[in-house]
Amino acid sequence: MRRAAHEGFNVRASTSYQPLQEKESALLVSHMLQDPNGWDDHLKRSAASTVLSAVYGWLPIDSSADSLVGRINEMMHRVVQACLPGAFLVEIFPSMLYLPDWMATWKRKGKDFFRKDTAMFEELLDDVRNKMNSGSSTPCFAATLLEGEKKFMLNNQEAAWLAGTMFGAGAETTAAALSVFMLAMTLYPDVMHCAQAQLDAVIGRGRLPTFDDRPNLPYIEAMVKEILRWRPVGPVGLPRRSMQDDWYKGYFIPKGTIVVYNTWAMNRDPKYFPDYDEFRPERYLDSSGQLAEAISDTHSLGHFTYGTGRRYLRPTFTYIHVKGFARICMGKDVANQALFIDIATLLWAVNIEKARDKNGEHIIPSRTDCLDEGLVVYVTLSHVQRFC
Ligand code: HEM
Repeated sequence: MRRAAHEGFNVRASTSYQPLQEKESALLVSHMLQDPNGWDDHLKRSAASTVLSAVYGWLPIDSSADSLVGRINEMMHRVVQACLPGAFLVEIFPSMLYLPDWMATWKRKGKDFFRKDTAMFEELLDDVRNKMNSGSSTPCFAATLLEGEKKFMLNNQEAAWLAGTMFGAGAETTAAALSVFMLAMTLYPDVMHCAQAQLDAVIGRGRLPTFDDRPNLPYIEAMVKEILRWRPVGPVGLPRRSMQDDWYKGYFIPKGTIVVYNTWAMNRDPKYFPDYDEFRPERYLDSSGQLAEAISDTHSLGHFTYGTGRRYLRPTFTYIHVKGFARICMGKDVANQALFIDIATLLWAVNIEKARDKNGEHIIPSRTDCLDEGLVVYVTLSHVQRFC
């Protein structure tokens, strides 16, 4: 599965999604201008639509309330709730695994969800297969999976789940990161003006930003990193199980312990980020304004919001010999691309300001205006934003 996912979403393959990401960013700006107060819905629609196109080759969808998006989001919501440490007693009392179904509601529910979700994902994959057979399919991750059925050694159900999981993992997280961008722009207008000055100098007013501009827009690249570092959309990592007995700073960690890495704290380590609470993209730039060498030990990303990486050697983390797939997001290159082009296009087109109250005074958004949706944290500011 990892190999298949890597093939569809590695750094080189990710560039094939750039044309659709450019189109989606223009559509996002157009929706924002038509209906500024609905900014939150536009971000969700745009992220869902981009990932659906990348995974299933769909045309842009109209609304974040599209019934399929709703169904997949509902499924992901269940998954993230289940991932929260301590969500089920069986984590604490593993012997409960052996209870028969009729005594364990969680087992019955799990099986029922699995049946329904499998039917939904298989239907989506069949749709791509039918299009391929009739010669009307567009390049997408599901098509790559079907073309490489033998190479990847996945059965139909596994391929269907892999594609469906890609959507679930990518849509909500990207939309949430964009909501953090909105919060940052209202709190740090100077950063917005700096980014806009670079956009004006590099692009001017005659055309929209494209991916070709990426090497010339280091400030926007730095903003993407800072958005992910400053308010990680997943403040805690996915739970893992230690595979051997270990010691860490005098604490014994027995084999089989569930370990959760603290993304929030790691992104705010004062050793690397002395003014960690400030939103300051400049921390990722060198004195000539170019992207600086990676901040020490953050596996070149500059934060841990995509996970910790396989070869992570920072002292605070060496004890984690974990069982699981990756320790890094498989879609990080597609996500970084989406954030880059959406932020560049939005800031090229609009100013983002605090709304004003009845007396014309700015309403100051709280730094903690957030909504916890399981493992993913959204910023919720719908009443305090406006564009001009
Ligand atoms: C801002 C956006 C995103 C964030 C913050 C994010 C974050 C993460 C994190 C923290 C993990 C868990 C890493 C670990 O500890 O194992 C993960 C895994 C994953 N992500 Fe993302 N993600 C984002 C976007 C995406 C996108 C756009 C896709 C695909 C289109 C995607 C696909 C995946 C997949 C498939 C995994 C599971 C990897 C594995 O276990 O092998 N993500 N992501």
